[in-house]
Amino acid sequence: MITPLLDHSRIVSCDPVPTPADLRLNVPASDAARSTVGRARTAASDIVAGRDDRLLVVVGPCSVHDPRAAMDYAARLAEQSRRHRDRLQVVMRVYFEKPRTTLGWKGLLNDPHLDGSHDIATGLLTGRMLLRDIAQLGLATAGEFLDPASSEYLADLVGYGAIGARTAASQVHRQMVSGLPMPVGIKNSTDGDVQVAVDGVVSAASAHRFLGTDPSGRLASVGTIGNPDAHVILRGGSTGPNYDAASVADTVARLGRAGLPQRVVIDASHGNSAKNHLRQRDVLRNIAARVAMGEDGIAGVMAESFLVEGRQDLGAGPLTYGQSITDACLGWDSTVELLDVLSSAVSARRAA
Ligand SMILES: O=C[C@H](O)[C@H](O)COP(=O)(O)O
Ligand SMILES: C=C(OP(=O)(O)O)C(=O)O
Repeated sequence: MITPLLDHSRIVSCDPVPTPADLRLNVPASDAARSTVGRARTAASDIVAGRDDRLLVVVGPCSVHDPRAAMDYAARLAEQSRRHRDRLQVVMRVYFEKPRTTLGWKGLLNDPHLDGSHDIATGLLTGRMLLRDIAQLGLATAGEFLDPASSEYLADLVGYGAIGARTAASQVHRQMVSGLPMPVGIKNSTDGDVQVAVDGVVSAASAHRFLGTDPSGRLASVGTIGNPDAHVILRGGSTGPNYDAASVADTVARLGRAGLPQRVVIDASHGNSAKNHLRQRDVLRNIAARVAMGEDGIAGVMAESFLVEGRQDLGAGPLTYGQSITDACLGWDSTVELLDVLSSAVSARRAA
């Protein structure tokens, strides 16, 4: 008689990948990369806490699918970052993991060859090398932490982290943030609920103990001390945008009632631009004007930008170099212009 398998009947493959420790040994963080990451973390922490009056600017592609184009963008952004360093702390979005509403390409870690071959081992290697190479340019990177299993491979090279709108309520993600070594923004949910992000910050700021992995990839009982630099990112939602002064004031009041620092980062994209990438320009100009007028509570902004404006569909023919295959992005020229606007806003606030 054949006994049916009761546990693995729906798993068709289970291929080994290198452990986090193996990958870190293979692609070590250089001194230059480590120093970029460390300085950016301190700066982001100081800005979010109000100890540094610069604006945190997290900008870059919605997702990275072509490491060469990402390096090209990084070289240009590193130059802009140096130009504005007295007024802005610029961090590049280097997003490798995409949380999909239903289905779609899940990012470079999951499918680096963009063809459904899901070569995760190569995705991890490519991702780690890219984070190291960008940090070596003196530019820090930001990433969304989506799969807790991947954080051990990359977190040492990341300057700023985000928890996305689709996982802000997840205890697993809040626990992970409580042990991450960088400032992490937690987004409001896709339906616009901000309280879920405030609750996420409360949870992430606390110590936890949970089932996780150690650097060798073994399951372990992990204990954390809490992340004091966790904060809210306002990204708008299906009910409308929330980048306006009233929404910021409401969020800041919620943070105050929870005993948390009363500062937020505002994402100009997603629900705040109704997924129209060009609206990010209006959102960022509006925020810059308010920063210039001295509005409290805005620690930083996030925007989606790449070399070429707009987006393209994967699988629809040869890809345009430097254009997003997930959400539409601002192009490079608009990005430079908006960095100038944000930088001038900080100068104006100081002068006032
Ligand atoms: O930022 C990227 C997307 O908004 C997010 O991954 C969801 O994408 P989807 O709705 O196209 O799946
Ligand atoms: C997925 C993202 O955003 P959100 O979680 O706000 O949809 C993102 O910033 O890439």
